[in-house]
Amino acid sequence: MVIFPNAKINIGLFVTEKRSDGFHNLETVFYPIDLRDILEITEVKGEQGRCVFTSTGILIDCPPEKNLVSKAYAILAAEYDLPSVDVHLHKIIPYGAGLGGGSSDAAFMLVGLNQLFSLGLNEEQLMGYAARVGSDCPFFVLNHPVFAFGKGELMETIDLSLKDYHMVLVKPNRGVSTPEAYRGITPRAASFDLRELGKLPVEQWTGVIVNDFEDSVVPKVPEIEEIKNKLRDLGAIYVSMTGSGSAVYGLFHHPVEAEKAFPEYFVWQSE
Ligand SMILES: C[C@](O)(CO)[C@H](O)COP(=O)(O)OP(=O)(O)OC[C@H]1O[C@@H](n2ccc(N)nc2=O)[C@H](O)[C@@H]1O
Ligand SMILES: Nc1ncnc2c1ncn2[C@@H]1O[C@H](COP(=O)(O)OP(=O)(O)OP(=O)(O)O)[C@@H](O)[C@H]1O
Repeated sequence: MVIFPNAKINIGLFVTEKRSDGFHNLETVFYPIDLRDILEITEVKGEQGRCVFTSTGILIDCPPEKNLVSKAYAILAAEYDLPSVDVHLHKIIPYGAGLGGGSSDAAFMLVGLNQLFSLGLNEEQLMGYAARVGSDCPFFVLNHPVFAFGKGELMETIDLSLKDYHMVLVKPNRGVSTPEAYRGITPRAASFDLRELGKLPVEQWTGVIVNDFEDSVVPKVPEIEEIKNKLRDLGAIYVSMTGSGSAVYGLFHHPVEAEKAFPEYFVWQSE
């Protein structure tokens, strides 16, 4: 089975409260984008409960058994008699980027195993297992635009489409670790109800739809501000960092020559 886990961007991100469990409550919109990894799951016949993980592409800085894909397998294998699998991930989505790539790999692994081995799990059950992998993970089971709150695991579907816009994503060479980014945050109340995002024209998002991580992350990765300025110079009508960074996206009315503008960085553009 070959599947293609996609990335997400956050549109607006308010970190509203530090919780007693050490996590933070947030309000954000998750929007899926068509930047994808490649994940191949192969059943090893006659064996049970073992997942051998290999990867190519972007080098992942953790051992195979710590990979979120292995974690997803282990969570299901603890409750179901799963045949052993060989899993190969071709990593294309940058990490330390705020793009949720690892969470997506894990969510697709859960969904893939459910299908491959006919486990009969419904969406709600899959999201429950995904929440044990990480806060961003349940979103990728749904994978359509949502308003997310709580740790990011509670979601309401929203009506929002960016198909009329061209998106450019740029990731500086330096990444940002999620726990480190949360350590720099001073929680505050949300200044806009992101459930209503679809009703606000993109042309009016600047200054209203903000990412609370930018204040603390940009001073550590000044390239982010340079990229934002350059995207604006290229004609972007809205620019923002996604998640806890360090990737930045811009929305345009027309395609632009982004690879030429950012030869030193990872660049992806929508079709
Ligand atoms: C920044 C976002 O990408 C926004 O969508 C997410 O909040 C991050 O979600 P994630 O990468 O799935 O994060 P997890 O793997 O669940 O948590 C990593 C670490 O980030 C911090 N963390 C994460 C989510 C959250 N709501 N509050 C937190 O404080 C915690 O220190 C946690 O130990
Ligand atoms: N399949 C995977 N893909 C990417 N990173 C993984 C994977 N599995 C485990 N990891 C670990 O997770 C770390 C990335 O987590 P981090 O939350 O900082 O990145 P992110 O992709 O930007 O996520 P988010 O959008 O949730 O902030 C990597 O440094 C790596 O050690």
